Amino acid sequence: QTSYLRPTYLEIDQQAIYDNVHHERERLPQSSQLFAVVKADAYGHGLVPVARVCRAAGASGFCVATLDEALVLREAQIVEPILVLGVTSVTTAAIAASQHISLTVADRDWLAAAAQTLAGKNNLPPLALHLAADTGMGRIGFTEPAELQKAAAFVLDHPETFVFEGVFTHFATADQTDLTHFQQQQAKFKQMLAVLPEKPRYIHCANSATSLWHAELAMNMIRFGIALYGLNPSGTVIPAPYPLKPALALYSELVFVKEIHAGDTVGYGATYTAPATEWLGTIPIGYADGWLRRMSGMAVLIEGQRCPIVGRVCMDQIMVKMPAKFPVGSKVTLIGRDGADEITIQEVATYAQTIHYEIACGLDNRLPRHYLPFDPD
Ligand SMILES: Cc1ncc(COP(=O)(O)O)c(CNc2conc2O)c1O
Repeated sequence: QTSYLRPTYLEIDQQAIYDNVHHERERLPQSSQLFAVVKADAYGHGLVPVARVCRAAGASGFCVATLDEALVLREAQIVEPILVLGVTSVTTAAIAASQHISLTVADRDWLAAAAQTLAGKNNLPPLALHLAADTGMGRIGFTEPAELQKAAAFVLDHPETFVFEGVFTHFATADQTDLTHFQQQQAKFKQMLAVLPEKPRYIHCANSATSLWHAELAMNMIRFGIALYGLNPSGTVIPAPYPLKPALALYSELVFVKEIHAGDTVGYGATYTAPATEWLGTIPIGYADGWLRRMSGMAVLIEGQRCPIVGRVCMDQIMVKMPAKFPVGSKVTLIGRDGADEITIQEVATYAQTIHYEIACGLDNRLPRHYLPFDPD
């Protein structure tokens, strides 16, 4: 929603998203498609608007985590292929089939149950399936070539019920400099592909890190997530091979300003005691918005100056120490640039001892999202 009732809001730079996708699209061989990974409300950036920009920039399909997310895209008239990356309940297989949503198969039992559920429903289009190969992520999927082979044979034996649309694996360490585990997974995937009775349309293994630093593994499709939001998959470990444009900023404004004196305390638990006379500002954002309690002590920017959060982060408000009496209504930058300084989501993640994926996905829907326009060149 883009309500303007609240002075605290996310600003999504759609041009940045467009440019990130368009650049990777141009970099990919024509034989490889780019599916935008838009799960978790497009990593907090807004599912439907982001899907539309990615499509305009050359994405030919989408990856989501749940059938619900896929259905939201279909309801928004997104007709392109959608793959649900996680395991979906067999009881919803008919809904997926009816909406031409592709599902992931992680084991044989699911397949047998799905075939049973769909049997006799002749009015349904066949359900498109991607077989998951667990080559070392240790999350979901077939671990042995023979298992994968049998699953593929079963799918191919039921052409009225299933389409063998894809096979994929997911790397656990593509964003690291040590390639040992990555190469083991790559070899295992190759071994598993070799036993397939036939090759499906989509063979895919690349997340953003793989696309950026192992471009030779683009195969038929890449699952492009974090980099489309302009964020480096490795955080700060490996430089990106080309500029990524961060798309997300987070702003608010001062709603209350006061002078406090030596000995005055601030916030729950009275954990901050002013050592001297100071200017204090209160900002309407809190942990219910995803601005975590761990962020106490981290700075926000006001008039280009770093103002540290003092006292505990509340549910809906934070208090910051200011170098001067900035007036009520002053713009506050929590993620983004203000004057000569910038607070990146990476800096926030590092301070909060997590990764930028989690910060972005944790930005609550209570925060209105304002979308800057984009110009499809
Ligand atoms: C199977 C799969 N493919 C592609 C991606 C996209 O990865 P990227 O955003 O690094 O490009 C993810 C992201 N999954 C997760 C990212 O962080 N935690 C996850 O479970 C994924 O789970």
